[in-house]
Amino acid sequence: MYTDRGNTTDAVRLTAVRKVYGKRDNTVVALDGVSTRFGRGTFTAIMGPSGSGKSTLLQCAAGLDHPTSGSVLLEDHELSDMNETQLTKLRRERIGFVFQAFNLLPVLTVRQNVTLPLRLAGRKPAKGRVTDVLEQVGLSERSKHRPAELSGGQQQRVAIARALICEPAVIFADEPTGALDTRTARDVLGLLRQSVQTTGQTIVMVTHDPVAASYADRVLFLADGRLAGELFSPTADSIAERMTHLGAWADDVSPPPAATVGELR
Ligand SMILES: Nc1ncnc2c1ncn2[C@@H]1O[C@H](COP(=O)(O)OP(=O)(O)OP(=O)(O)O)[C@@H](O)[C@H]1O
Repeated sequence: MYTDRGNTTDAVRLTAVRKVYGKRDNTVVALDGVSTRFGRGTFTAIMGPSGSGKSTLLQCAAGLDHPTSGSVLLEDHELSDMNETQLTKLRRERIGFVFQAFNLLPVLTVRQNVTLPLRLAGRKPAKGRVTDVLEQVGLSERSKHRPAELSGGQQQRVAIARALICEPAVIFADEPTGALDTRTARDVLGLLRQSVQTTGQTIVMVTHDPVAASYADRVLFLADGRLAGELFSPTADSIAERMTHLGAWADDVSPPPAATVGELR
């Protein structure tokens, strides 16, 4: 297990990260020299137009993809120095993932799904830890249920519990509320926010939704693979306005009517 967490205040630090896909005259610069840091115990949302590099940033920061150049430091681990085996181990032990599709195993119970990452890492949960995490996400009564017996919001709570169980350095969330209705999404976002406030969890979340992003402490905007500004203590309205200036609203994502943005929270 990686126990040396160093004394840096950053959970993740990216320096001059560049990612180029393709070869020769058929290349796409997905990230063009991105430097930023995600402090411990902070909640950051990443926003930007379609194709601006949000998912690529998340994948590179999480060691799921290799930057073409630049550095990604997760706690004290320089990801570019690590081979696949080391990266897999690091991801299992120090990173939690929450995706739009909940990715739960249907044959396993809630409790078994939550403890799966620990078992894959050959570890046993500390006494009471699973119960605590299930309580944290409000699913104590459902531990023996299978995913198909749960609502979408409850399934995402299981995925969050599974991400929290290892007390990861960071949880990367990619559109975690994309498949949920407004009310359920708000509950799930509140839960993520609460884990930052009460346990000092670090969260980095990609989203298209200004309301979702307003639950974060900071919103990082990307455009054409570069940082295009940030907002601290954001509101849904201030985020929507910034996105409009970035020309972020592609055909598939319409801006929320300004009047309704505030009401959704
Ligand atoms: N595997 C790949 N091969 C080639 N190009 C890629 C690959 N993955 C992403 N890209 C390109 O890199 C750029 C950034 O893509 P990325 O998926 O990171 O954007 P995004 O901001 O997450 O977009 P969206 O909001 O639409 O999901 C895009 O131009 C995309 O087409």
